[in-house]
Amino acid sequence: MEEEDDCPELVPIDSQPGPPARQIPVTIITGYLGAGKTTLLNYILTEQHNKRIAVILNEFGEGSALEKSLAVSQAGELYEEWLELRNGCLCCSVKDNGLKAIENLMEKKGKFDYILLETTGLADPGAVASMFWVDAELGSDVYLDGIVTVIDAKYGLQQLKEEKAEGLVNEASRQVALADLTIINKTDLVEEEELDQVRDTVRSINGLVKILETQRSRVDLCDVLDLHSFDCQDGAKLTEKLQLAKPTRPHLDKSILTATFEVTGDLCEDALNTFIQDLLWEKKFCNKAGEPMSVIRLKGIVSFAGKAHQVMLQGVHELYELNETPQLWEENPHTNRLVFIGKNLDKNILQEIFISTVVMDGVKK
Ligand SMILES: Nc1nc2c(ncn2[C@@H]2O[C@H](COP(=O)(O)OP(=O)(O)OP(=O)(O)O)[C@@H](O)[C@H]2O)c(=O)[nH]1
Ligand SMILES: [Zn+2]
Repeated sequence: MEEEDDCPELVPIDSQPGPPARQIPVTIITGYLGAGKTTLLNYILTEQHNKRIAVILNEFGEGSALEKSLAVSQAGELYEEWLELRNGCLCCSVKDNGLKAIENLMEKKGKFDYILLETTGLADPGAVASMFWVDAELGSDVYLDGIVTVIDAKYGLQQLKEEKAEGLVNEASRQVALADLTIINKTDLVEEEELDQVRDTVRSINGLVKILETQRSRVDLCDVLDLHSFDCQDGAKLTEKLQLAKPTRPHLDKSILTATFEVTGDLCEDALNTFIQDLLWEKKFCNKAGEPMSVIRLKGIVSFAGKAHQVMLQGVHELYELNETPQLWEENPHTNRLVFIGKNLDKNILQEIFISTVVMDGVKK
């Protein structure tokens, strides 16, 4: 049906009682300039046939236009929504308008099954991700499923090692730190040895992330979609994953790395909140060189005194969440497992603070 879209349509609220509306997964596709993000999106769109996938291409950031369009293609057709960018910043725009645009589009065009969002090569996916995360909690139609980072096999290494001014993390490393899945693309352009180096560097940053290697971003769709990286329904799966997480050693001085530890015992919930806030927000903890630890991604399974269920800890950017999982504790004593990805992390110092301030019967009380 062709009609004028100028006038906002009033859509009646469905007042029928019934099960809550199904939330639609959003996968954020990030990666440095030219790594193969759009190639991946196009591949997914042509490959799959039984999902209605909406693709949001963000060509934000370039130019100073106050209005940018949000192109959504679905089943080969392209739809556009106009976004007003108040300050030209993707994060703020997504927060203010992006989700609304998606919801408007769904009202007009019907529900999608899946949303893929490509960020620009220089975007900080953490900011974008946390918007979707927060909104999902506020009863939005969508939820964050995972963050996929595409890496250029040929130039990725150089991008990951690019030095930034003091205190800044380079964008490529941040994108890897945040990823639930990384795709090392353009393997046709490198020798095995070069590929090994890229893989090792990715692993040195993020000890949790799954790594795929591709040409033309050709992936198995089930490896990319429905990762459920932020759900608390899957506590058992996360525990398994955390157990496999490897602490990493930075390839470069000052680069991002993964720190992980296990501590047995029950935790004090208030103390854990204080610990996380001191770490994420106040940046109170420093490494041996006196540099403040800075966490980009955080995951854990923890035990609170008096709670039979395992509690999942998730953190992205400056947000974090503690959610009870359906999983009951079986072993005794309970093992808290924590994984931190970030800069200037010192595992021993973190663990010591954790034990002495968060564990109920901390050995160092
Ligand atoms: N040789 C080779 N080229 C590839 C491969 N995958 C993608 N390309 C090419 O790399 C270029 C960049 O790919 P895009 O998919 O546009 O990359 P992008 O990450 O979306 O780029 P931006 O949106 O500009 O940041 C295109 O010319 C692709 O055809 C690959 O596996 N091998
Ligand atoms: Zn692109």
